[in-house]
Amino acid sequence: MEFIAQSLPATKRVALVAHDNRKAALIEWCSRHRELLQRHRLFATGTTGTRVEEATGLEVEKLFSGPMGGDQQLGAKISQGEIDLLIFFWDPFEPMPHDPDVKALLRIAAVWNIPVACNASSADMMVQSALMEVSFDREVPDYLGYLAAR
Ligand SMILES: O=C(CO)COP(=O)(O)O
Repeated sequence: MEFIAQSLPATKRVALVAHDNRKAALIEWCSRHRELLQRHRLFATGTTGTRVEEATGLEVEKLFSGPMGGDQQLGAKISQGEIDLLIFFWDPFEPMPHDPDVKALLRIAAVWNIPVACNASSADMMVQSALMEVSFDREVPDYLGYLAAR
């Protein structure tokens, strides 16, 4: 696989996702970073988005609920370059009926080299990074080159 440079914009499109046992932690995290988050564009799986909106007043674009396809919708958006950052508080203590979707979402985030945080301390470090509010280049697979070589 060849790679090319592609920039992430200064105003980030942030995906927020939390499994049920982790929703309180994500809401607490969003409340702590509310001022920063309102300068960016927020997306979420259905229930997570509703809870974050109710608790913080932040505006969130809500996709389907995770088990009904929301993780896959986010994965498609990442592939299409429509999500810049993934904050996914997945539950390390419970198996999920949609575990394959969860794994697929984490895989596609790795493929497209977007920043991912799976817990509050990683998410704290991510949003406090000097790169959070500037445009910066990262390497992504050269999709057109990949197609041409097939
Ligand atoms: O299941 C999820 C992620 O895998 C999250 O879905 P909800 O936000 O709808 O609870």
